Amino acid sequence: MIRVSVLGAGGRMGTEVVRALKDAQDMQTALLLGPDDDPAAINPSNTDVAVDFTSPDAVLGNTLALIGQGVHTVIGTTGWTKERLDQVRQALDGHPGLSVFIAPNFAISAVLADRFAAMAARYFESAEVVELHHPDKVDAPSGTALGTASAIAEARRQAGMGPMPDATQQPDPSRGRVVDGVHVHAVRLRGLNAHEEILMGNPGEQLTIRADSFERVSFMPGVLLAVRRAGSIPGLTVGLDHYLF
Ligand SMILES: NC(=O)C1=CN([C@@H]2O[C@H](COP(=O)(O)OP(=O)(O)OC[C@H]3O[C@@H](n4cnc5c(N)ncnc54)[C@H](O)[C@@H]3O)[C@@H](O)[C@H]2O)C=CC1
Ligand SMILES: O=C(O)C1=N[C@H](C(=O)O)C[C@H](O)C1
Repeated sequence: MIRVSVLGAGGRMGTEVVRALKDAQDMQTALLLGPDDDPAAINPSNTDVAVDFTSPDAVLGNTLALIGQGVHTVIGTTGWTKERLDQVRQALDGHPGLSVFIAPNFAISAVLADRFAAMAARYFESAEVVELHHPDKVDAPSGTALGTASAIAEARRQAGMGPMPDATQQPDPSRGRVVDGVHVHAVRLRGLNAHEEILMGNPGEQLTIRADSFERVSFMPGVLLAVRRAGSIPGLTVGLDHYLF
């Protein structure tokens, strides 16, 4: 049995993870932590893998604490930057064999949409990303959209493509956040869960790639896969694609 502790266990995703763990034959829940609990309560004597679905403010501190405790960690929480990821890598240097796995999105639809976008990017002059979420989400744009934009930008760079056409004369918030040259727009709307649309255009044609997570259960197969694979790739790994393709 894999003993799994959950940080953010009382939240929207945490609640769903706890439910999924109960249904998984090869896993058992260990500690369930909320915002007032000390992540250092989690250690190898009670936990094989810790899962974090907390908040962008809390996740780095939790991760460093869990590395210090020598516990493999699976993270769905957003709010990662290059600098924060570097801090995690540095902390892991002192813990050979330990793994930290971060996925901006655990849903297969979103992971595939990302991959398709990267494949298609070199064939289109223009690309923009629109992410649409429930209005209780605290961060914008979504971690998924930031990753998608970077993947598109990287594919365009590799193909030797220049900037996208855009005659807008003054920078304006209505054009969204520019991530690595790719415009990212965020919609917050009651009734939505987690959705992303990638728009690509050429003269006379358009490709739209869309992923919809209607319910949080869509993330659970990915979370359980990452828990089962914890420790299989030592160090820091970002993206469920590492386990899928
Ligand atoms: N990677 C993925 O597939 C997905 C990622 N997310 C991300 O997961 C994160 C959580 O999302 P939700 O569950 O919707 O948020 P939420 O606000 O419903 O839940 C977060 C929970 O964490 C708790 N918390 C805050 N700080 C804590 C700390 N230091 N220690 C322990 N618990 C703490 C809060 O009290 C709350 O119960 C967000 O960053 C969101 O973007 C959400 C859905 C899917
Ligand atoms: O907060 C959410 O709900 C989600 N957050 C993640 C993100 O920011 O990309 C993943 C998914 O979009 C749901």
